Amino acid sequence: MNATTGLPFDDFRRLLEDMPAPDEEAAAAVRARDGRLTKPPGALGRMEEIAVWLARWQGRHAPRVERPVVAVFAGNHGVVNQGVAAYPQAVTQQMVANFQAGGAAVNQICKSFDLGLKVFELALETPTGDITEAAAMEEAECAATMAYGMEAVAGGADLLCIGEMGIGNTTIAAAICHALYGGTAEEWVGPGTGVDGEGLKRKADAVRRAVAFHGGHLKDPLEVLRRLGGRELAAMAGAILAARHSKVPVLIDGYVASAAAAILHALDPRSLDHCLAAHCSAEPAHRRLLKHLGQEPLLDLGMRLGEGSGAALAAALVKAAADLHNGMATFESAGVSDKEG
Ligand SMILES: Cc1cc2ncn([C@H]3O[C@H](COP(=O)(O)O)[C@@H](O)[C@H]3O)c2cc1C
Ligand SMILES: O=C(O)c1cccnc1
Repeated sequence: MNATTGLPFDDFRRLLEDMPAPDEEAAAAVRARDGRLTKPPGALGRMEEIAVWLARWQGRHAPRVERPVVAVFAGNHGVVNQGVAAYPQAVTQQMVANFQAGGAAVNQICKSFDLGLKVFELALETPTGDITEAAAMEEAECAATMAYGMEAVAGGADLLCIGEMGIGNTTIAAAICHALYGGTAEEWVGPGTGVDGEGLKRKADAVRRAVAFHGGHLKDPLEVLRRLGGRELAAMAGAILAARHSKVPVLIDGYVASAAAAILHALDPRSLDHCLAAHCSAEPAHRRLLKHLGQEPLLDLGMRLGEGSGAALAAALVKAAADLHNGMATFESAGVSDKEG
């Protein structure tokens, strides 16, 4: 991405205009085989629909999950100066080291289900602008960070889980949602890692002030991302769009990852058709956000961690959906009598 051309968002907008369509032939092939598998029709419920979704967006029958990848993007946020986070900013970098050492929650889930893990560290030593009084990023930087996020699928993957690490980023997610969907700041903020009482009031106040400060410049969703977002959110948006172009279905993690996805959805609702919401976070506004995105979460386990942990867990379901579809016998091959005998 060239930082000097003046219109660096243009490449991204072109990729949005040029998105691959769903492969309905592959989807129909899944439905046809599914009808012959040794089970009553529909008995595997949503697992059957997951197999259809995989084939539709991988563009192939049979759908397969052989190289699932979890991408975790880490960024730091100037807005922590407003006293909106329960933990110190240094935790972002420390958790990146923990991911690399294999000690974080997401590492264990990746180990359980044999998922690859890629960690992207985004200029942690230079937090983005404090959104209550400045834009988070310049346009060139925001566009370059989206382009960097596209690397998530560069090494090859057949399922991508999107996650993040960034102290303060539930405030950023709330500001994006407030800008995109209106309502009150209070409706979009929640405890994050554990702020309550005065801290929660400060958080809502920061979100309200940020949206007021940038008011009048928030019609374009990419401006919402640049002004109110953060590097890991820009990178997640880039990764989701790159995955679409590479025929890689995507699992979106919690509230923060969904807020990054909401930027794409606001630009073009079809841009998330290759994505499923992995889970519903315990962060209270996540359910409301998922409604705006038209997504029904796969899991609802009361988790509120981030790191891609919910997406990684849901990857196990998606793997199982592919294995069920591909591995089950048909009535003919197993010699099992169908309804008509
Ligand atoms: C030890 C630790 C590990 C984490 N892993 C993910 N997050 C999560 O919490 C942060 C967002 O919450 P807030 O907006 O309240 O700061 C993000 O870094 C997110 O990924 C963590 C947070 C902590 C403290
Ligand atoms: O749902 C999330 O993404 C989330 C919730 C709390 C803290 N960090 C992330």
